[in-house]
Amino acid sequence: MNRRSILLITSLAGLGNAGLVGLINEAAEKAVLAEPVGTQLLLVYVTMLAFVLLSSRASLHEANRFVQSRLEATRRRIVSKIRRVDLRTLERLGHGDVFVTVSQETDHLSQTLPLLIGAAQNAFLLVFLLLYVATLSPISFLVVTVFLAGGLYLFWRRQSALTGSLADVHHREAEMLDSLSHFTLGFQEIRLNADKNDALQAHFADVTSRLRQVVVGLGDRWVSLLQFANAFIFLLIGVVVLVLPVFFQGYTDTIYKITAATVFALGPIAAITSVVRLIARAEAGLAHVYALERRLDAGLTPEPKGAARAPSRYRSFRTIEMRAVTFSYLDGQGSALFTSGPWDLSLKRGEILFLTGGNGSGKSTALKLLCGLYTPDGGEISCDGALVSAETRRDYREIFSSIFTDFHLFDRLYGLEHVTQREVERLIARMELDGKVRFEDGRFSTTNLSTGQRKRLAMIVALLEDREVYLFDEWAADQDAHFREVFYTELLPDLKARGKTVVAVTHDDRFWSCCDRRLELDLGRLSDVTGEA
Ligand SMILES: Nc1ncnc2c1ncn2[C@@H]1O[C@H](COP(=O)(O)OP(=O)(O)OP(=O)(O)O)[C@@H](O)[C@H]1O
Repeated sequence: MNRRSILLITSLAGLGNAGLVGLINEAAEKAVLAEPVGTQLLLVYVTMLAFVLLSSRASLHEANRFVQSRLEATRRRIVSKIRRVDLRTLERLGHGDVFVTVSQETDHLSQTLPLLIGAAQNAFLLVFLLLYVATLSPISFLVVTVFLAGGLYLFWRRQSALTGSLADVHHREAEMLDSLSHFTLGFQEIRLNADKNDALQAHFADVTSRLRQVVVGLGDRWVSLLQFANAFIFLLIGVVVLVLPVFFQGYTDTIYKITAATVFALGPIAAITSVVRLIARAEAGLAHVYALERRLDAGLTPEPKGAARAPSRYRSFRTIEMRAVTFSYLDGQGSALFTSGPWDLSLKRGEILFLTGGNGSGKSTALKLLCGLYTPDGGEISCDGALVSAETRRDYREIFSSIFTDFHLFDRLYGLEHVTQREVERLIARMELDGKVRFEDGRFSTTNLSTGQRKRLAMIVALLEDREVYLFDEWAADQDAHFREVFYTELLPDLKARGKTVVAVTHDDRFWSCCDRRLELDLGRLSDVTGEA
């Protein structure tokens, strides 16, 4: 059901509700005049009641379905944008922002938005009650409408002032979660150091106390706002019942009907004012979602749509050339924190190339530029003479397999559903992980291994991917002496023999002879140091 149909059912539920009030008034009038109510009125009343129940139920059900499917679409849309976004954009966003928005904010919206439909039903009821009052007495309609509009305006203005406090609460909650994460992530450090433990606890107490203060402050302001709404409603009834009769002749005939309609409006008004707070929260949540999407959109890279994915056009490449490549990490103000390049690099199929250099010299950055995860700010990358453009970059990335220092082990072999049990078992044995890990139902039995063992598991996945170029960022750094030897003297030569190209970042000067060329990075500048010690 679409938005318009839901709005229609919601308004019909409100209309039916107002109709019930009219029927009650009619019955009351008959009672006052000592006339029999009659079965017809009773039947209409029961039918109307059934209509109200059914339409209100349908409107809430459909609104819930509508909201949940829109939120599901939003979650999927955000994730599909994350898949296509530029790595730098994602690094700048940070994981926290993405997680909070995709899980927490959408979850909150999924709980609040359906409640707002209840408020919409009440708003319609209010409008129809006003129209009903208009049929009884135009003057009281005018007074009640002006009064209500003025009250709602004042209420809205005061509640908008609370939005700032709401943002403050968000900020303090994030601060509290940050502080809390130190207790779990830094557990080992604080259990070994009582002073650190106590100081962290004191800091946490500080943070929670600030959070309590802003939440209490917000609560107090909210209470006065609700009191204002209550006082206002009774003021309105006072005007209808006590003031209007003094000024208008003939008004007394219908005063009890108008009073009844106004009293019936109490419930909807209270229901609407109580969800206003949720509206403010939902607005803030939606603003977060939209802000995240805007930032993701700014970093989206063009991707071919629709057609089934063909093997990369670069699979049988002979040479990759990087010419005058430059790249800078920028801070929030746009100033360069680190600049890589300009440098040139020519990489031939079947070559083993080592990248060396001091900490922070730009080795990992160079790998990310080489495989197209970062887009160069200047210069160009070409493959067998053909320029790698924005349109072909995704295809270009498909010839690389990487194990970066901050590699991630997925819970199953995504994209490798075709591999056989035997193939994986052979590699588990090759990586000397048999007895540690089993391959069952398309996944490894565990990833809770030592750092070096986890890297071997990542190597199994990389080898199964069977790509053309392998990028290893200090892969051997966490291996024992034996397996370090296996890496340099068996694994790398094997890859070379299979026509694969390897670019490995390494500090192992003992094995520098195991490459065809060694390039050294110094403050982002590249030089060929093959054969040098
Ligand atoms: N995501 C990032 N945002 C901003 N600056 C970064 C980022 N990643 C790296 N840098 C900066 O770029 C420089 C080069 O980093 P890079 O990780 O490429 O060096 P590296 O040679 O691989 O170092 P190491 O040997 O310590 O791993 C460093 O000065 C670092 O501060």
